[in-house]
Amino acid sequence: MKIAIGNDHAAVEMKQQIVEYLESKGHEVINFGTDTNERVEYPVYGEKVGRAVVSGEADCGIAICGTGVGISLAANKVKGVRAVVCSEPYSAKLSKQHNNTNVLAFGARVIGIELAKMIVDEWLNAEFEGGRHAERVNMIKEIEERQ
Ligand SMILES: O=C(CO)[C@H](O)[C@H](O)[C@H](O)COP(=O)(O)O
Repeated sequence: MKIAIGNDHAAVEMKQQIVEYLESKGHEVINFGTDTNERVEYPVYGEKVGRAVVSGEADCGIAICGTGVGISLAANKVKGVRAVVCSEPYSAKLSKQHNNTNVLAFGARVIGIELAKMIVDEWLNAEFEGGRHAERVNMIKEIEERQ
């Protein structure tokens, strides 16, 4: 898969480890930064990841900040993004199966790298189940259309 990834200063090291992990599994990664410890603003990177996914440049996105909250909120402001912030694998898997999430976020100051890898695996390996869940996801899209 082609995966867009972005992060703020709180998540540089974790991002690098996740990029290596994804590439070791054969994925292509588009890295939107940041790649230094200089303080930056997480909305910039959440938006970059979101736009890459919605435009089709990437199949899906991963966004990491201190908590995963701010960067997921920013990504979710891009029309067509369904970003989830996860601290455990169960919600990550179900967010794909039921909610068809297209951006996964987590917090580098919340979870460790091994748990982050587990969350990434569960999310990437899960498939949207459609059916009644598609109707609900369509209702979310309709809310977006009414803005
Ligand atoms: O967690 C975050 C946003 O939800 C960010 O990563 C920031 O780390 C957080 O806002 C704290 O900011 P700081 O400039 O690192 O103190």
